[in-house]
Amino acid sequence: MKLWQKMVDDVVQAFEAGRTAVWGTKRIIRTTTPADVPLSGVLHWQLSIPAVFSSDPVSNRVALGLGAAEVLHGTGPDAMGDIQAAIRSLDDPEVAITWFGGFAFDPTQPVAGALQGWPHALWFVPTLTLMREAGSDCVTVTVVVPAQWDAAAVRKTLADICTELQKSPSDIEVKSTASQARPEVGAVHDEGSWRQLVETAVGELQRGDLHKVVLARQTPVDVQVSLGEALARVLDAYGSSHVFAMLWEQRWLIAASPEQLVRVTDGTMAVDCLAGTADRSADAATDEALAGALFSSEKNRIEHAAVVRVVVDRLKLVAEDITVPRAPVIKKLANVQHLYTPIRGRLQPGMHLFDAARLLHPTPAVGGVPLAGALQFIRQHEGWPRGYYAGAIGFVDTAGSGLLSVALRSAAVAYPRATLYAGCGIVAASDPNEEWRETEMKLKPMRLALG
Ligand SMILES: C=C(O[C@H]1C=CC=C(C(=O)O)[C@@H]1O)C(=O)O
Repeated sequence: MKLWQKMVDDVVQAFEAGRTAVWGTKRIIRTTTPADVPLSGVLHWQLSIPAVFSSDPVSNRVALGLGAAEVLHGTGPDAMGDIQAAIRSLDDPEVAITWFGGFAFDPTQPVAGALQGWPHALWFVPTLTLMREAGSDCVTVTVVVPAQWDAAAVRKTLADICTELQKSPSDIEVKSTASQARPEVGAVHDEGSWRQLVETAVGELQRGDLHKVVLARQTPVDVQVSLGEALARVLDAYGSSHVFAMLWEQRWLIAASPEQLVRVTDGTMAVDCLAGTADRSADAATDEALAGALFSSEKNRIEHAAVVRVVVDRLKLVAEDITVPRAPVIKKLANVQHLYTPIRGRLQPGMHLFDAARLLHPTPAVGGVPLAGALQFIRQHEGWPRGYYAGAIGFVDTAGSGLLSVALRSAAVAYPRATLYAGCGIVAASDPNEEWRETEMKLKPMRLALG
């Protein structure tokens, strides 16, 4: 509490001393204090303010955001472009801001199901951002206020957040009965209906209109653990993935994404092509045999090559010095192993992380080839709204560096219920039984986290 009081005083002092910057039509005040703070321990499923958690395995940066100093919503087919334009119009190069958020998979479809009510794009600057990197922690407070506000109003905004953070779950009123009831999530495929769905796709793929389509399914579970425990479990088993959780309107999206849609660090760009999957084994020799079989499987190589081809073609429009390894390597995760091709390059001058994301999403790792036909097939046959599953989640800063991960190995939580998601690439040679097994493997991270 002492730390909190100091942060509030710092912000009010900065405001009174005029250390603020213009932020659109408002003013922004930011103060940063070094502090050793518990990270995921602060979070719980029933928080009543927006929140975000992000653990990035590449930069080793863990961030926790609470409250929303500024929020951007995007709706409709160019939700990504709208958010990009809004961020650009607000960002002041003098003020280093990190935005957190995500994009739904298909902005032409309503976000129904477990995250019903979320817009197609949702980005925010937390009021309180706790950042842990390279062994040092700091807390940044960001307040955005109308130009005419006085110090008392600034102090009150911060006091309100403090009150929210001090509430225990039992103090929090669940806003609507909708979030208590199991939401209308659409089709929940069992093994039989999944097999039929895959057979329908294979029929279409064999006729030759489609080359690849990624089909997914959802499954409900009851949440058995606290959010802190869920995050700790996922970080322990899937620490090499981008572990991300975001709370909006009393619903969480949580993911352990193994796939970077695009990362930009000072103009250098990294894109992952991840497609083609095999099981893991505790026995080293069997595990290597599984990896070898995956590497030489024609069906998996076709599925993978479709992603690399499309990603490289689209990247040429925004990037230069693109390097593409000649063959994929094997990426091992705790539950599965994948064919993996890391693509690297530089963003062309003037291009932004979101320009690359707009071109790349959805890659054939989550959509298909040709894209329009695959999306049409998904909308017509999958039977449930994907919402944020297979969308893009992450963060971006004022300088344009950031990460958007593909929202895979993910779940939506309307506590105490959750919906888990998993999909797989279908090509003409796919076997429906194998594809069911693959979705079961891919459900493991979130089953481990929540069950
Ligand atoms: C669509 C998913 O995985 C994609 C990423 C890696 C491997 C995939 C595959 O082998 O089918 C998928 O393309 C998912 O995990 O829900």
